[in-house]
Amino acid sequence: MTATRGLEGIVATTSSVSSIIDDVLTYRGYSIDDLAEHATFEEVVYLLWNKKLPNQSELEQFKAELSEASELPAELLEQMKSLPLKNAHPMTVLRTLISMLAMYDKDAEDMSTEGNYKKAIRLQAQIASIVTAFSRIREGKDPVSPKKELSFAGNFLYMLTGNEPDEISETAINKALVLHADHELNASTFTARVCVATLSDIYSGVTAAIGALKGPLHGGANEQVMKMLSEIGEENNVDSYLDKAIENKQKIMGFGHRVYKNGDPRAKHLREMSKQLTTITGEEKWYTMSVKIEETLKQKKGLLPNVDFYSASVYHSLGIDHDLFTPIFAVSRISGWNAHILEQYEDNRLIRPRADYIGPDKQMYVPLDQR
Ligand SMILES: CC(=O)SCCNC(=O)CCNC(=O)[C@H](O)C(C)(C)COP(=O)(O)OP(=O)(O)OC[C@H]1O[C@@H](n2cnc3c(N)ncnc32)[C@H](O)[C@@H]1OP(=O)(O)O
Ligand SMILES: O=C([O-])CC(=O)C(=O)O
Repeated sequence: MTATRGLEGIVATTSSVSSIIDDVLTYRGYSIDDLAEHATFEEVVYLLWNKKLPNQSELEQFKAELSEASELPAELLEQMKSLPLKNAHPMTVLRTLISMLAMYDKDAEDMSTEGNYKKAIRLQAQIASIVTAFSRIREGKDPVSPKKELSFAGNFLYMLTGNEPDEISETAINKALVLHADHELNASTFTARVCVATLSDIYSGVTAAIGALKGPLHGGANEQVMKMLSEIGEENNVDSYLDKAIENKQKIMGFGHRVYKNGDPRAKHLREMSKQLTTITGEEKWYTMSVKIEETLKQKKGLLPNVDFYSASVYHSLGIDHDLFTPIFAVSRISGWNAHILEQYEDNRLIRPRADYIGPDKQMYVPLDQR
């Protein structure tokens, strides 16, 4: 048995949720470029879970279901206030609270298809309520309840800030949510599928996935990108920063990808948004610095930006706290996790690969008092 490091190139399952073929990303066969330009996040979530785009009445009903499910259990909100939120990373808080939600869900152990679909809706709606309520509570503010008439993206910003967003901000968040929704068998989605393939419940699968997304080699990279941009400070410092990083063999956050070798098709949309939003805020430096980093790394290392690179300056321009960048990724990606979890349940088999043992052989047991 020979191991393939990081399972690179290993095809571990079939899936009809999303595909990456020749660097082109599609959700259920629809190109990400079309969806990013035209679709609402709600339409995309419906598509991922129902294998087809909704018609008008299906979409209205779906939005109403999401809206109805968005209220958090009052006890959970109370408990949230007593947690040591100030010292915890928001992804740690999110992982814990999503897990706790199961304790308030009477259907938590219902493994029927209908039961799991219902819980997918609750999770999708409530993850946005958790992230925004958490952000407000740690600032000493009261959580804001969503408004029925607002879109998912609009409500997210409304619940975060307490103000209805302008059209440009709402469109930007909607597009970012669409672009992050699913991505074939990435690390967090694989984690979710491994977890539920034991026939564990959907809350366990999503909780495990949040843990995997948190890492800086995966979703956690977007927060690290902003940290890097802040450290570099201005365009003139880009060359010296990158030269030093390359010399020290340091990984540059937001660059490289296991699957894309000619570039991440989501990055160009986020780059455009970064340009637009930084122009509006008057902080063009985040965009121009990012472009310089992109050009320099392409030339010096052949490295290209991934989805996490320009999303950092996009979220920063929307006034979002940097440690909420990865939780926002989770608010979107939970749609993909749920789609994959439902797909795994549809045709389940335990996921259990092998390890190529490289430890010592034929050890003799020595009693404790003789060691
Ligand atoms: C949503 C997402 O999850 S997108 C990914 C987000 N993560 C990041 O942006 C973190 C930075 N990027 C990385 O660490 C990697 O590119 C990953 C984790 C995304 C992919 O990793 P892998 O497929 O295992 O590639 P691996 O790390 O083996 O890199 C291959 C080569 O490219 C180099 N490389 C890859 N990415 C980078 C990077 N960001 N900075 C510097 N060098 C890099 C590696 O050092 C390695 O070089 P070597 O062959 O000379 O040793
Ligand atoms: O697919 C991956 O390995 C990581 C990624 O880009 C994502 O999850 O969006």
